[in-house]
Amino acid sequence: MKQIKLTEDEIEKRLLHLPDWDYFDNAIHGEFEFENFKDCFSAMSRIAFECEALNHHPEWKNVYNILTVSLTTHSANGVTPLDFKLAEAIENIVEPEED
Ligand SMILES: C[C@H](O)[C@H](O)[C@H]1CNC2=NC(N)=NC(=O)C2=N1
Repeated sequence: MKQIKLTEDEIEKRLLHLPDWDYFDNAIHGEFEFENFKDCFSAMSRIAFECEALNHHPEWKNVYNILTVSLTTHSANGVTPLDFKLAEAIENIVEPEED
């Protein structure tokens, strides 16, 4: 489905629900810290399946227990609702809700 680039106001509004994420350089960025490399890489594997399911892929970097993720939609040359969908899926993996 064609994704429409969000305005800066729309991005900032959506980011209120995602406190771990920031907007700059035409992308949204999150940084996550884990206990160790194994936990970090395990989360990355789970995120990779979500990316495939959404057909949307991050620019990301891992250094030991730190994962940094940048999301933008190349085809729209900016941030779209699909980036937020993936950011929310990532949140659910790295910070599952307690019940
Ligand atoms: C052909 C395929 O649908 C496209 O290349 C997809 C794949 N993953 C993608 N990922 C991201 N982040 N942006 C895109 O525009 C994009 N396009």
